[in-house]
Amino acid sequence: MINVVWFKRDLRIHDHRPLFEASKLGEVLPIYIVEPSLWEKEDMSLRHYQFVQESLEELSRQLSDVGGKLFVAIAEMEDVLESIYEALGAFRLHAHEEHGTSVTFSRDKRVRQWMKSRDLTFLEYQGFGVVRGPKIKNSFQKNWESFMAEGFVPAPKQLMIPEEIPEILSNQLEKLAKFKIQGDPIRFGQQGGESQALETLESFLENRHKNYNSNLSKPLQSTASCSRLSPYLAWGNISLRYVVTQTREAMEQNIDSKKQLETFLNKLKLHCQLVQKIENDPDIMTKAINDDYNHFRQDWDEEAFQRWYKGNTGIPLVDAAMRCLHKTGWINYRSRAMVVSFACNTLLLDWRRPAIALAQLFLDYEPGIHYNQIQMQVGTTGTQAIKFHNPVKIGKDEDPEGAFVRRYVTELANIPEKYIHEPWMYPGFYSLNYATPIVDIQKANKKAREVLKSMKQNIETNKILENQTKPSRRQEQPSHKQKSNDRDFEQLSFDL
Ligand SMILES: Cc1cc2nc3c(=O)[nH]c(=O)nc-3n(C[C@H](O)[C@H](O)[C@H](O)COP(=O)(O)OP(=O)(O)OC[C@H]3O[C@@H](n4cnc5c(N)ncnc54)[C@H](O)[C@@H]3O)c2cc1C
Repeated sequence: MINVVWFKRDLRIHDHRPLFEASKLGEVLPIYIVEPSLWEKEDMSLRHYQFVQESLEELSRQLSDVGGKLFVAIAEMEDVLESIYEALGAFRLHAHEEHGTSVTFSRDKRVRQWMKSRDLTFLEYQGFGVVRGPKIKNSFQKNWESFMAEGFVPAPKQLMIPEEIPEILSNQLEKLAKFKIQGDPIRFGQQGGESQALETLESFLENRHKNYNSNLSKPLQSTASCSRLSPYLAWGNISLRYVVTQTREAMEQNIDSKKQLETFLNKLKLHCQLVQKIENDPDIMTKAINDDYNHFRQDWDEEAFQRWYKGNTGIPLVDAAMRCLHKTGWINYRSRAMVVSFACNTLLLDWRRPAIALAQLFLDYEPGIHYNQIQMQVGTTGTQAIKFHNPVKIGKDEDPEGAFVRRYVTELANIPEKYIHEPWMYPGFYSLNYATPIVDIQKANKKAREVLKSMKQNIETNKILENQTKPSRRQEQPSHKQKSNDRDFEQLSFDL
């Protein structure tokens, strides 16, 4: 029986259990499917597609080296399965579990159903320190460690492909270029592919990690001292388990690196922790983690959004971060937190559109991390404090000479150091041709803090009232009048 290996966000041949297991069972048909129903969604963009195409080119070469071939199609997965079934008869399907948004979650459900209805086996393998089903009951730490302890599987030594290939599939990767997708190409981003991922890990563990902790928040220095593994982990060019194992080995060999690499290992764990959350609740792309906060901040100001998005707010560090992101697809953690807080807390924009805009721009877009991190910044988890940042202060602390700002906000390239983070104080400001600041940060943060605090209090009060007025099962349903009073209160509480 043919073994179909379905590559998704796991574009590598090492530590790829579906490929390894399939290779032991007989003929293997490796496929990657560009599903329009996924790629046409608002969170996906051309830079993601570029990265995937680069990764596929290498994957295809690697499979050829061991006698295999990669086949691709632009189609919906069920149509591909149907064609394989018609051409080759019964087959097994092997894939990694995917932990994405509700879109991939329901696609996987449909695929499972399709396979089951034809009595075909679909083998799904764990790919991260994230679990599905009954294992969720164990502690996260226990699951994570036991997955890491399993050790990684090698790349298959030899593959046999079926003689007949269904018409829907092709091994001409260039055909994928005809699929049109939103967004602009990037020239200065990281390149996709397993060998790039391995080189990036190697250079990090050998040398680049040495100032990992001290440079973590510095916008320019962190570009080299952070691992820069995020796009490779997000698109699966490298397995997280392999990264963890290699890091632990490096820590044993070099005791001086222990502190730096321990922080790094904690981040890898956090990666899985946040992805586990989307596995348990795939709707967090559009819904607040805490339902009560679904309507928190409903205001919209298109002009403010556009100025933020284009890096034209007149606040140098925010603009530099957004322009760097457009150009390279990456900014560090602190800058991500700052741009989200600026848009959603300082400017009080609803978080959903900035979240989608950033998803398109981040080359390493990983839904589980992305929406959790955004909701943590904007307070819709209901448990975290809303985080306000002052980009002028961060600039003075983390980019004191303004090297990062000067690189991306060229209007400020020659401004004296003293004014780099507050150019509006510079006597020659109007000759710079740079935007006037969209807000006075301190005043805007103060006002926003009051507005959000009062919204939060209203939500809490509503909740208490709702609980008090909620009938117990034995009580009668509330009268029509009582229901409408509750609604009036809700209306009033948001009418700020
Ligand atoms: C609003 C916001 C959105 C974010 N969206 C994403 C996203 O879509 N994809 C993404 O990979 N990271 C995201 N992050 C987390 C973090 O900023 C990036 O992982 C990190 O900057 C990537 O660079 P690196 O690989 O050099 O990280 P390193 O510091 O070298 O960390 C190594 C790896 O650990 C993981 N990691 C690091 N920081 C975090 C974190 N705070 N939470 C969870 N995992 C982490 C990543 O897989 C990263 O590649 C987001 C953070 C914020 C505040």
